[in-house]
Amino acid sequence: MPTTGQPTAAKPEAGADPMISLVGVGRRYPDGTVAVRDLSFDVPAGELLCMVGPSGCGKTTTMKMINRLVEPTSGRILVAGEDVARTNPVRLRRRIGYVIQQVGLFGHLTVRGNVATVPRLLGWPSTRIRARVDELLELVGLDPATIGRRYPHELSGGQQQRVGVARALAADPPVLLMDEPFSAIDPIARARLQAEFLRLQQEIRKTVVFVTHDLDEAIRLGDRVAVFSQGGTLEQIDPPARILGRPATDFVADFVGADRALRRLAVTPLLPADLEPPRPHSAAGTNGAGGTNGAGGTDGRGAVGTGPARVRVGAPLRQALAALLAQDRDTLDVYAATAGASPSGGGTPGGGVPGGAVSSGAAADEGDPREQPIGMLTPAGLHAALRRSVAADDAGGTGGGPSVGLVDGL
Ligand SMILES: Nc1ncnc2c1ncn2[C@@H]1O[C@H](COP(=O)(O)OP(=O)(O)OP(=O)(O)O)[C@@H](O)[C@H]1O
Repeated sequence: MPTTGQPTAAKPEAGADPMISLVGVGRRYPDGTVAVRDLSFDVPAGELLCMVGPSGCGKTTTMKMINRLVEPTSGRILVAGEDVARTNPVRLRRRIGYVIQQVGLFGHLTVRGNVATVPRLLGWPSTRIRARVDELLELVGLDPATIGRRYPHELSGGQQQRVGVARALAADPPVLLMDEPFSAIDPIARARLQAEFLRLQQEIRKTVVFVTHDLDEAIRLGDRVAVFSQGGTLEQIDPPARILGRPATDFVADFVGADRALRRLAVTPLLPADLEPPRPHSAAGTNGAGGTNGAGGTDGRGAVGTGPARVRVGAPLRQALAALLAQDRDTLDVYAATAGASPSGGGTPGGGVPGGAVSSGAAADEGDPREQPIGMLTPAGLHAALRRSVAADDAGGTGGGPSVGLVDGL
């Protein structure tokens, strides 16, 4: 995948200056509606923050105050340390990419023309614009030669959304605001877009504020999730595992719902300690077919090269459960996180955002046929893993990272 011509930023460091700061921000509309009241939070550089909450709770208003599409009636907003109220709005918006649900592509311009809009406004030379457009279209998974020539009405909803992302990134802004960007897309294309966006974010590490109605989307994508209630009240801002494991208020507990234990499956990684030793047969094979059943050490569905993706240490428990259910046996071979690790980030020690662990990138991970599992997961092991994650939350922690070490503990 091509680069964006910028170094890949490291994960945000604790204590580093935030890229975005809201300090006591409020917004009262002229008709008296208080959309946001006394809101304060920081977004460190490189973080993907998802804002989630019921309709009308002030998410969009909050987002639009960051790029001055809506002016706060109280408080201050800083972007890269600069008070946005004192920044020329046009200059400000060049530093803040903006992606919305209805995309807002220009219908009379081709895909290339749309992506080139801001670089043209900035007066870039045409060779630089051409190179940048090629780079961005490839980055979002669109072929510049074919798709680049089309007009927006000749694209699927998912493709339009990708063009919207490419256009927002054109001038390489450090900040990206995304307002329900995938909500008009059907669920399958949406899951793919989410996975692709996570991979893209791992590469470009923008500071992203992402508004969504969908808690599962927030949990999947967010380094942290901000849960809002009416009046722009920030109920909790924490990593996804903590939102699910330790809701800070009754509102959050209600919002994440009674099935939060199930949602935890998506944010709890499989650890070596959850595994039994490898099955003797599956570990013993040396002929590439492994095991004695001639089916790659699995039940035949897991045959190397043709079967489902391998489950690796670090994968979310949800992926392990799905793999367990998809086969006839009641144990699952699990592979090391390192060799041929999934591009999802879930198998990458210290890498990736929490949500990255659920990237569907694992689908391509069929691995080396000679690779042997390092252990096996049983239903009891899966159960114990879930209980471990809940117990880790119950033991406390200070609200910093995910209590189950999604990022750091692998
Ligand atoms: N221009 C406006 N004039 C008056 N009230 C407004 C205006 N825009 C938004 N509001 C009100 O402010 C509150 C917050 O709206 P906002 O759009 O920020 O919420 P939201 O959480 O993004 O909602 P949704 O999820 O439905 O998009 C709502 O009560 C809304 O009706």
